[in-house]
Amino acid sequence: MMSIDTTCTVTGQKPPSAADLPSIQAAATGTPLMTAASPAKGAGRAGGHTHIWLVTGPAGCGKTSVAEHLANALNMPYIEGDSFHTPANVDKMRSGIPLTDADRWDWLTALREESMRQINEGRTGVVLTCSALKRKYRDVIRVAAYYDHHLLIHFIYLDASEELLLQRVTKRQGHYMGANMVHSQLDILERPSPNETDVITIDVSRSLGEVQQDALERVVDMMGSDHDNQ
Ligand SMILES: Nc1ncnc2c1ncn2[C@@H]1O[C@H](COP(=O)(O)OP(=O)(O)OP(=O)(O)O)[C@@H](O)[C@H]1O
Ligand SMILES: O=C(O)[C@H](O)[C@@H](O)[C@H](O)[C@H](O)CO
Repeated sequence: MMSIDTTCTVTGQKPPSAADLPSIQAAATGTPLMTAASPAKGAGRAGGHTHIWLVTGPAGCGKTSVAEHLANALNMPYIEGDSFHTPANVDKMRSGIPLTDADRWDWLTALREESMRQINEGRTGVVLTCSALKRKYRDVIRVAAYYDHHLLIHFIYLDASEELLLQRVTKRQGHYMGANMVHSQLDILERPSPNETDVITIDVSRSLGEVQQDALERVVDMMGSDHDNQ
């Protein structure tokens, strides 16, 4: 198991700047976002903002699969939330005991701090996975914008039925989170409410390729409109 300070950078390359958006957009949709005749308005960072893209949802919804794809396509560092759980938390989950609020507070704060640390090092954005099952957990991450007014936080909620989650977790090999934990995740899940306007909901009942493509298009669209609004 990885330690609390382990951060997974998928590409190890530089994050994208505003100037990179056209090629990401082209890759995602086949439609260029900007042309040579409409150059980037913000220097370096898209729209002058930095971004945390938080991929959320219960165990087995596809957070890792989607986040890795986004991080690769956007050339952003990928922070795997599961790697930041303490050994005690992992032991609990492996034994089939759901985590409590108290087990999660320090973990959520560590994820927020690691995201901010990487952004403070000059990253345009990071892609983070975190179940973020309750509104108050999402609010812990939202506090990052209080510290940094240029930072935008976006949640990508991967929506799946219990049946689908069970299927996917059962099929998966060698993971501490067993199918016996799925119900407890849904028991406490607070699906994002309409007033959480920083959430994109994605139906993950489709193939992984379709889900990844949809997520990437939505992210690129949002970065594009943020850029255009500057
Ligand atoms: N859209 C999809 N279609 C089919 N299989 C999928 C899809 N998305 C993910 N999977 C598969 O489902 C399993 C769970 O996916 P993944 O590990 O990405 O979920 P997760 O949300 O990160 O899980 P956890 O929170 O438990 O770590 C994996 O075996 C993955 O390959
Ligand atoms: O909040 C939680 O209960 C945990 O984050 C879990 O969701 C697991 O870490 C994750 O699903 C790994 O399988």
